[in-house]
Amino acid sequence: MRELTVDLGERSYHIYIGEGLLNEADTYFSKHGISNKSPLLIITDTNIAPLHLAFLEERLQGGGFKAFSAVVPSGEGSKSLSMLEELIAKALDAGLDRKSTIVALGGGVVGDLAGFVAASFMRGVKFVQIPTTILAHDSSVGGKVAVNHPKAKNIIGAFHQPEFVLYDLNLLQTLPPREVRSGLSEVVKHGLIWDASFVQWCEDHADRLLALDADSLGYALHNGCSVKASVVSQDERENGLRAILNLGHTIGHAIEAVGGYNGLQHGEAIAIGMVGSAKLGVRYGAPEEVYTTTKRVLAKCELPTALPEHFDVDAIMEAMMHDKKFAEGTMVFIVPSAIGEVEIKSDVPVAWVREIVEELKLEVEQL
Ligand SMILES: NC(=O)c1ccc[n+]([C@@H]2O[C@H](COP(=O)([O-])OP(=O)(O)OC[C@H]3O[C@@H](n4cnc5c(N)ncnc54)[C@H](O)[C@@H]3O)[C@@H](O)[C@H]2O)c1
Ligand SMILES: O=C(O)C(=O)C[C@@H](O)[C@H](O)[C@H](O)COP(=O)(O)O
Ligand SMILES: [Zn+2]
Repeated sequence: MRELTVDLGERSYHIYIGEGLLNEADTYFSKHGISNKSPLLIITDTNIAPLHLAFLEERLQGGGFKAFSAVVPSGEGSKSLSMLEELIAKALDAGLDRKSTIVALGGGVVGDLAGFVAASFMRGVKFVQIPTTILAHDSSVGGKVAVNHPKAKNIIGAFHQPEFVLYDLNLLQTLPPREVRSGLSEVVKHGLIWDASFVQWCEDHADRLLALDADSLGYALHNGCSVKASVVSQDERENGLRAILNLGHTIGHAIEAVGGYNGLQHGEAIAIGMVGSAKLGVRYGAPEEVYTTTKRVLAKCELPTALPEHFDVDAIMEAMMHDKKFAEGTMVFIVPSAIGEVEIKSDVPVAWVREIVEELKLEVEQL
């Protein structure tokens, strides 16, 4: 079992990563002071529920917790205000009170949605993250919780840290191959922003990661979570440094919004966005290797590296103007200067960004 701490003073918490941790879910809940007097609500989705929900319910109920559950349709569409309202109704029906806990059993969609329920129900109740995707090594740590608006990703949200993160690697074994690939995108991102040797490791171990080899996964998720925890510990509310976690997201989020949140998966859109950021880096003077390595490693993880033909450049540019980093009339981008190093650049010329989005449509998928 691997353990990490997100160091945030009184909001500090642990991340536990290992095989079979769900077997002891009740012990972790007790250890972390989750109430067994007030009901708790597990939120999950329609794909995960038949695979893993009953086991978690049994463990918690067996340990004396009053566990209720709510199952939302799988997919990004569930990160909506209307779903938030439905879940608040479920929480009220189940009798949750201010000492209750919301539990996210799922990937980033469930985590972001359940986290926002926890942040807003009765102005904030406790929250536990039980990630079930590779991508959720990113979403379960750091406390960003949100739902989408049709015009912009994650635009209605809060910062609400979990009590702890319980990452049972066995749950990942049921992931469909596309979700394995999508999750690797944010793993590679953590290397690209922080640690060149980890990017090399990802390239060398891509085959094993794609095959869900438990040792490789444990190492990758521990490393990714550790980068995330370091950054979040230094800048919880994104006043500066934390923006680097957004590498590839300005373009990526725009791709997701323009696709109506049912086209590319988050990790896929971010992979294309990171190729765009690497191109921008080269324009700012980074070595060509920044672009070639970024593209090659993502391709090794079988991720898309070109923008599909049907995407409209004008629509993507329009969606980008709603990015949270766009403020006071300035376009801010996370730009790589070397592999493992990025800079936060303000006043990025909009014309350059447009040219890069156009180029992304012309990219050849594999190097
Ligand atoms: N809060 C943050 O810091 C943060 C960070 C990164 C991403 N995100 C958000 O995370 C979301 C993407 O997360 P995701 O990629 O995990 O998507 P997801 O939650 O939609 O999960 C992907 C798919 O896999 C299925 N699934 C999940 N776990 C499974 C399992 N163990 N077995 C079988 N199927 C399983 C889901 O039902 C879904 O169909 C986006 O909304 C993104 O904005 C948030
Ligand atoms: O935790 C962060 O900070 C991130 O930027 C992580 C991203 O991978 C994630 O997709 C996040 O939800 C994006 O945040 P946003 O503030 O740009 O919506
Ligand atoms: Zn992301």
